[in-house]
Amino acid sequence: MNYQWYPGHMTKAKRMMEENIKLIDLVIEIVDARIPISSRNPDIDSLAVNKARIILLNKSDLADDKITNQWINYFNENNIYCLKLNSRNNSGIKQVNGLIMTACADKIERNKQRGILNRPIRAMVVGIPNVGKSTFINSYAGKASAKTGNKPGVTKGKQWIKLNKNVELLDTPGILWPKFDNQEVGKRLAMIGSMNDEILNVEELAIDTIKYIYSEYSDNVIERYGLDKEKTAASYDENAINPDNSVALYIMEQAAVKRGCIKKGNNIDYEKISNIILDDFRSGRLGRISLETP
Ligand SMILES: Nc1nc2c(ncn2[C@@H]2O[C@H](COP(=O)(O)OP(=O)(O)OP(=O)(O)O)[C@@H](O)[C@H]2O)c(=O)[nH]1
Repeated sequence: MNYQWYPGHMTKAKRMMEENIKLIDLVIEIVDARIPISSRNPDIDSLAVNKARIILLNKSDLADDKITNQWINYFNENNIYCLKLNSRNNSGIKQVNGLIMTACADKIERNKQRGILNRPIRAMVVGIPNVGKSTFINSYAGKASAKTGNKPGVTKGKQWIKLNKNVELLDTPGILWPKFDNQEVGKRLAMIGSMNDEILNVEELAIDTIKYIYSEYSDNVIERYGLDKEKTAASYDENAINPDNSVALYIMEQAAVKRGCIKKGNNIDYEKISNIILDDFRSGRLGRISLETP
């Protein structure tokens, strides 16, 4: 599978990150709550040595809350301060200050011992494209100080946003490049829509997506597409070309009929129903779904 990130972009992003990270005390890492591991890049660990760290599980409105809470425990057990967030409607934003103070307690104490009393904590937001870095900066800073949008790499002058007397935030987020360790990671990034769909096989992706969602959240699928629970369960076909996909294909076909995704000659319009399924998942219309558990 391909991705729209080329070595040139990565080198530039990495260089900027290395420069900016020298200026800060705290790294605020934003990940997607639906895939907290696949939406990280562990390279940040070696870039941010000796820095205080927090992880924000953003887009938690789209993730399974029970699993998000398990992730919070997981990160806490690994000594990483962590919080769930919905940057779009500001939920969780109020708790960020407290988390920053806790994560920086040692630094503040060291400053105090050296007689440095009024130096604010300097922080920087980092994360892979599209996780909500700009949306977070906007809602945290409480004004439109960072540009939001779907295009990575909007250039801005380096500026510090004074959040309160204790914290200053670099207005430009650091962009981490996703790490494609394996097929699964690439697939999950594609499912949540952080890759350009034009370069993907959307039908294959929709089958993988609906297969996963049906296996973990079958009622959501049944309800969304008005399917018959028993018939769907019985549609597994061990004689199919790919038995693994037989239920997913059945769901897709049934949903296509319900949604009028039919082409000339009474054929299923797989591309259309695939896009509907992916869109339903990404927008939360299929319910709150997590793709990774700790
Ligand atoms: N549902 C939901 N959507 C969100 C949340 N935060 C951000 N978004 C949406 O996610 C998309 C990407 O948000 P951005 O803030 O532009 O993401 P970014 O990480 O700055 O992206 P790049 O500039 O590509 O690096 C936008 O459509 C946001 O509205 C959230 O908590 N919940």
